[in-house]
This record gives sequence, structure tokens and C-alpha cells, in this order.
Amino acid sequence: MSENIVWHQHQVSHDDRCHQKSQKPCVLWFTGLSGSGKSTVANAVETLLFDNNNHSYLLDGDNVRHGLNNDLTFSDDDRVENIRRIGEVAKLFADSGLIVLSAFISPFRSDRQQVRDLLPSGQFIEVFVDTPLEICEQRDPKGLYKKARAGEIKNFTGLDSPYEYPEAPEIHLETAQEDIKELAQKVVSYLKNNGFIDI
Ligand SMILES: Nc1ncnc2c1ncn2[C@@H]1O[C@H](COP(=O)(O)OS(=O)(=O)O)[C@@H](OP(=O)(O)O)[C@H]1O
Ligand SMILES: Nc1ncnc2c1ncn2[C@@H]1O[C@H](COP(=O)(O)OP(=O)(O)O)[C@@H](O)[C@H]1O
Repeated sequence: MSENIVWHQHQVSHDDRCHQKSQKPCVLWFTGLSGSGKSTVANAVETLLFDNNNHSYLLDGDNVRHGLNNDLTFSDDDRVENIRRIGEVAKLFADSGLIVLSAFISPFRSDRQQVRDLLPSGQFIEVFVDTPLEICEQRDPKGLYKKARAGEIKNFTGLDSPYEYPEAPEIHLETAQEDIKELAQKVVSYLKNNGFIDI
């Protein structure tokens, strides 16, 4: 596939970039149903990181689907391609020394595993935003469940499209049990306890 293409080594190394930013990069991969709280918690984590002078970037499902992935639908095949591309982008950002936060439903285990395999060992941190479907549907922040129940949206995750929950996530967040601040703090503590950041 990549015939006649030669990989260039950068003159500024990955270690140089990490050293400059005083942090160890990683990819915090938030996964969960629509309305589970991926964006909300990821934003709260990024704010804590920013206030701690860390360097990060948040990739969010809705935003990326407006640009890079605006050619993709919600068919199974397109969701696979969506996550493949995001994985590649996350890898580049992490290589640049950033702490990447990604908030995509990413419903398929094999796709999440593929992103994990793409990254250097230990860099992929799966964050399961575990919220029961009934609660997501009650929250319905964008009115999408209502539309899906009315038959206006097809292949909606959790209704007529599958969600394969993570079996061994590094971080398990139960949003029905804890508030946003506590959940964000839990993620930041994981980063601190595993040597990604200093606080
Ligand atoms: N059919 C269907 N199923 C699920 N979600 C839908 C659908 N159609 C539109 N949306 C909106 O798109 C957001 C999910 O995009 P993602 O790129 O995260 O999805 S995926 O990872 O490719 O499954 C999702 O955003 P979040 O609610 O933030 O998860 C929805 O707002
Ligand atoms: N403990 C909690 N954690 C995260 N979100 C919560 C919590 N309690 C209530 N919410 C609300 O749930 C909604 C989650 O929406 P959002 O973050 O957009 O989810 P997703 O990105 O997974 O679709 C928001 O309106 C948020 O305020």
C-alpha cells in the first residue's frame, strides 16, 4: 500500500517534544453511548490539565464529523473508518507530545483494540463512560434518542446499532454515581499516578 514512500525521521525527536512540555503523552480514549457524558467529562479533564500547564487537545465526535470525516455516515463500515482515521490523528498528536483526549462512541471493541495497537505500549488509556441507556435517553441532550425512537434516525447506537462495552478499561467512570468534577479528578489522578503528568 505504502510502496515507494519513505518514512522521514524528524530532527526534533519525540523525547525532545515531551521534555519541552514536561509531560508524557498519551491518548485518553473516552468511549460510551451518545449522551453518556464523554464530551462533558473530557472537557472537564482538559480544563484541569490546562490549569496545570499541561498541553492537550480534545478530538470530539461531532466536530470531527463536521470536517475530516464529513464523508462518513453511521453505517458499521463508516464507523470503522471513522475510528481508524481518528486513531491515526491521535497517534500524530501524541507523537507531537500532546495529551490527546478523544470522545467518540467507538462502539466496536476491535476498532478500539486497533487504535491501542497503533500506539506505543501504555499510551492508549481506555476510559469507559458507563451510563445506562435509560439514563442517556432521559438526558437526551441533543434530542437524538427522541428522533431515533420516532424512526427519524436509523442505526442509532444502543437502539438499532450495537455498542460493545469495554471488558478491561484502564478507567471506569459511572456517571450515574459520581458528579462531573469527581469523574474528571479520577482521570487526572490516573495520569498523575502513572507518571504522565506532575501535579
Ligand atoms: N445513528 C447515530 N448513532 C449514534 N450517534 C449519532 C447517530 N447519528 C448522529 N449521531 C451523533 O453523532 C455523534 C457520534 O459520532 P461518533 O463519531 O462518536 O460515532 S462513532 O464512534 O463513529 O460510532 C453522537 O454524538 P455524541 O452524542 O456526542 O456521542 C451523536 O450526536
Ligand atoms: N455525572 C455526569 N457526568 C457526565 N455528564 C453528566 C453527568 N450528569 C449529568 N450529565 C449531563 O449529561 C449530558 C452528557 O452529554 P455529553 O457530554 O454531550 O455526552 P456524549 O458526549 O457522551 O454524547 C450533559 O448534558 C451533562 O451535563
